[in-house]
Formats: sequence, C-alpha cells, structure tokens
Amino acid sequence: MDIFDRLKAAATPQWNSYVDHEFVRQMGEGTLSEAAFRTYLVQDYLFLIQFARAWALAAYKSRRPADIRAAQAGLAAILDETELHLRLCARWGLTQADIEAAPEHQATVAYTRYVLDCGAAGDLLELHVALAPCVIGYAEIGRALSERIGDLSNHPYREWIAEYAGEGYQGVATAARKHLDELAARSMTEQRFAELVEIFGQASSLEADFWQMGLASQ
Ligand SMILES: Cc1ncc(CO)c(N)n1
Repeated sequence: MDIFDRLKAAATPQWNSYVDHEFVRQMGEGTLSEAAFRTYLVQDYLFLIQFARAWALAAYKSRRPADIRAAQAGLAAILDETELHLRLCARWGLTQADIEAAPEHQATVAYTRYVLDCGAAGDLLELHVALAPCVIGYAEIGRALSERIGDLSNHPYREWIAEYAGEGYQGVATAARKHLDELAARSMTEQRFAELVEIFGQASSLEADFWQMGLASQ
C-alpha cells in the first residue's frame, strides 16, 4: 500500500462522499443538468486559479530540485486544465473576462483557502496531502466514468470525462502519487499519520461540498 492508499483507507467515508457523489453519478449517466454543470465549471475555473497558487507555494516550500520539479509539473497541469474550462464556457458565450468576474462561491473559497492554509501553516508533506484528493481523485473519477461508459462519442459530458480519463491527466496523477509516496517515505513519522488523515479527509469533504454547490445551483 502506498501512502495514498493508506490515507484513502483511513478516510473512507469522506473519500467516498467525494468520488461517489450524486453529481458524478448524474454526470456519468448524462442526466446532470447543464445549469449545474455550468455553475460547477465556472467555479472550477476560479478554483484552478487558486490551486495554481497552491502548487506554486509547493515549489516555494521545496528545498530539493526534485520537489520543485514536481510542483512545477502540478502547476503546469492545472494551467493546462483551464483550457478545457475556457473552451466549454466559450460555447455558452462566456469569455475569460466573464468567468474571472464571477464571484467565488463559498465552497470555492472554503476548499482553496483551506489548502493554501495547509501550505502556509504546515510543511511540504502537509501541503501535498491537501493537494492529493484533487489531482489523484479526478483521475480516478475520470477513469471510472470512462470505463463504465465505454463509447463516449454521444455523451453530453464527453469532453470533461475524456480530459480526466486521458493519458495526459492520468500521467500527471500517477506522477503526483509517486512523488507523494517518496515525500512521505522521506519525512513522515507514524505519529504524524493521524494528522495527515485529518487533512486528507477534510480536503475530500471539501471536494464533495464542491460538487454539491453545482447540484444546489440548478
Ligand atoms: C474541485 C476540483 N478538484 C479537482 C480538480 C482536478 O484538478 C478540479 N479541476 N476541480
């Protein structure tokens, strides 16, 4: 078991509330309303801007070049991801300026500032644990949806699912998971594990709240 599997096993209810959320189920079935998806996607763009800052903070908190590179890769992936959001929002006539002018929802503020605070108050391991549900979780969700659906060609959420199930994103998540494991092997003591489970569980619950924000908006 790597550290990610251990964290997941120790925070199973929070993890499941995130990856098995009703929003994810409806998206997979193609029944999710466009209004819910649109609210989610605009907020997710704002979320990604703050998460880019969190990955940049990970670079700042790194002493080793290998850790700086890992943070650089995470930051680049987050910025690339925003292209998907801008492309999909453009179809609704929303420009980048429109999206950036949207007020942040409380769920967006809560999750992003929680992670940034883990990075400000904690060490690099705490920050990466707070970041883990995001990148590794979406890779799991995307892959599970894509495997269940099979042929995505007529699916209303094909672009979103293909993005996270795609090789590029899967590779980023695999690298993040490996890096987290190396970092834990280097700097985690067993006494600290319970604290890290707290952080991982909290971040997973905030992910679930983020989906809920989309559902509640329709
Ligand atoms: C809320 C949220 N979590 C994770 C990801 C994956 O980067 C995302 N785009 N949005």
